[in-house]
Amino acid sequence: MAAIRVDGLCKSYGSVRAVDGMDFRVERGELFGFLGPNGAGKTTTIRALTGQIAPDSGDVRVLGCDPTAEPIETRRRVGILPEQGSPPSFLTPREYLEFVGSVRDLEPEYVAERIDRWTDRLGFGGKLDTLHTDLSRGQQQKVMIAQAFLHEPEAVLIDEPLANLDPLVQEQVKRFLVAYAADDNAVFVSTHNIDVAESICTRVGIVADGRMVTERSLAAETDGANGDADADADPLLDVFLEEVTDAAARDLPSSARERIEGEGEAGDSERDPRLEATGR
Ligand SMILES: Nc1ncnc2c1ncn2[C@@H]1O[C@H](COP(=O)(O)OP(=O)(O)OP(=O)(O)O)[C@@H](O)[C@H]1O
Repeated sequence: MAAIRVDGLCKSYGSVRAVDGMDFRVERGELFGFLGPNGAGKTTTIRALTGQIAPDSGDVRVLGCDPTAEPIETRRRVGILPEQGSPPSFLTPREYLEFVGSVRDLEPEYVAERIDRWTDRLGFGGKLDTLHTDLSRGQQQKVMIAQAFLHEPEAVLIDEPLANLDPLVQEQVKRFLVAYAADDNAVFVSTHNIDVAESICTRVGIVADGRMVTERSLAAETDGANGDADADADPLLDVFLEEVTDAAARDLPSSARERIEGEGEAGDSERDPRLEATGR
């Protein structure tokens, strides 16, 4: 059974179809990258996976739980790092992590040991008893990472894991995520950062217009004898641009589509117009 399963998920906000027939699965042992441009439906999908919204239709399961019917059980078992989530301003990291431990029915000794381990790993020991309101964004992000992994969940849902972290800590977190997934856990990472996805994910799914437009295994590309990437494989950025542009083109009026195609054929654009979609 897949650790994370999304079948035909649809969700609209009024007349906006945010997610429109999303399908994918994440198995244990996978570090799955969920990539897509702004407004593609990533956050809405994560909200459905964490029980924050009820799907209009479709079926969603995390570790066998239905997040809509069993939101508390889902949040107890799964690790969740929400987009721009921050710990309560009126608590210290120690108080917050102890609170999270008690909500998850963890033994106090176990929680104390886990707090020490995360303090070491992310280097916020000196700040354990400082109110969150007096911590930097990066230090708060470290606390949020610690709470997501406190109970060693078998499935973790993470939105932009490296936001606000300095390069050294980013590297440590990347290595941790790779090792965590390899330890037979399912790690789902939503990110805009194609380079990060390419460097750590075993598989990526590219989302546009509320649906999965392509999935690609990355682990296979480094299976060569000397570990080099497969020379025949398109770089992930190219795949992303192709899929996102195709999805966007489907929504354009036919007059605009003809104009863009005409420009492409005339070859009068020095810059690849698809790059506009990524801001690169
Ligand atoms: N609460 C809401 N009310 C109305 N429309 C919403 C709401 N939340 C999201 N939307 C719309 O749903 C669509 C998908 O949004 P969503 O936040 O899921 O995308 P996303 O892929 O996470 O985007 P980003 O990368 O910018 O965070 C967008 O068109 C967005 O404007």
